[in-house]
Amino acid sequence: MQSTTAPPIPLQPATPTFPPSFPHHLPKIELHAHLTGSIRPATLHTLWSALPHPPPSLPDPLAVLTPTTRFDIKTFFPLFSTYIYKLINTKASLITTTHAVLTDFRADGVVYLELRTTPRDLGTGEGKDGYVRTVLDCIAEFSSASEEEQERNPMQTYLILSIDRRNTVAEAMEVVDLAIKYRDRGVVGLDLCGNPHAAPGDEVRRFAGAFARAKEAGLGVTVHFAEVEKDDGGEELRALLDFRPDRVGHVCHPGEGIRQEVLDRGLGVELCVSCNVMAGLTEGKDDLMRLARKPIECIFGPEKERQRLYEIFREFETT
Ligand SMILES: CNc1ncnc2c1ncn2[C@@H]1O[C@H](COP(=O)(O)O)[C@@H](O)[C@H]1O
Repeated sequence: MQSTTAPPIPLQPATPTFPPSFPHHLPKIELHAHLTGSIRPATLHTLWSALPHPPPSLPDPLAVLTPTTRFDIKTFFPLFSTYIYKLINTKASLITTTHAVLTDFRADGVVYLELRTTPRDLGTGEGKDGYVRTVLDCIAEFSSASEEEQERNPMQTYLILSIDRRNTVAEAMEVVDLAIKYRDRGVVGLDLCGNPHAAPGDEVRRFAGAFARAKEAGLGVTVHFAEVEKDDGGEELRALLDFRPDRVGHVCHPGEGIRQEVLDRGLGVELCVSCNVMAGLTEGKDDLMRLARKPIECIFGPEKERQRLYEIFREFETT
């Protein structure tokens, strides 16, 4: 018997296929990038190669930071203080690496960047002030450099200054002072970063005054948040929320109550998925995505930037 039903309509592919270069061409907003954490091993290798006699404790970055090297929470943080900072310990190396990082972000299609860094004393006689000024000078120079590049991608870059959890209250206050001092040169916020095991329990509360001062001055506040599980009944996370952050970073192990509070407060969540996996904070299976909201509203920079980004995305959606 002949069938009377119509032949099935061929299905359209569920998702269109994009060329592998597609993500590269997307305009991007980068809100959680540590300056020293964004340097390519090849750039570090160039600095290392220029050392007259690299000590055995300072092996070639290309051998230490291979594409397959895996870190965990114990090995990740010492990488900065005992290794990378030893390669970036002069004004010249800070300039080289900052320029390289900015070049990479621009090449990757980042249209809006909030770069963050922990001010260090490089022994130049200018203290941490000199460090911040050098980074800001690099950003200014980069932003006004090549007209052709500017036309292709006029990446707007702002700076967030980080307090390291190991800092004293006085050191934290110095970072806030620098952030306030250099606001008119593009410092837009304050961050709390560093090894989450460095200050146990509610010890982060010692920074309450520093963050209150930053808020009073109108700076944006972001904190590294719930990167690891802590056995303190949520005490540290509550202390961090008392800083009234605008954004929180990582949010790997908040626990249900705090997770809900992050949602209720409408905080911007910097997910940092690849870093979470690289640093062994999660296996990348968490349902973090539902916490990612309103990234543009949570930008610290000026309102006109927000409007520009909305326009870029509207334009992108209609092409
Ligand atoms: C799980 N990921 C992370 N969690 C917390 N802090 C992190 C981090 N990744 C980097 N840093 C912080 O950023 C500094 C390096 O950049 P800057 O010298 O400031 O530019 C590190 O020393 C660490 O304190």
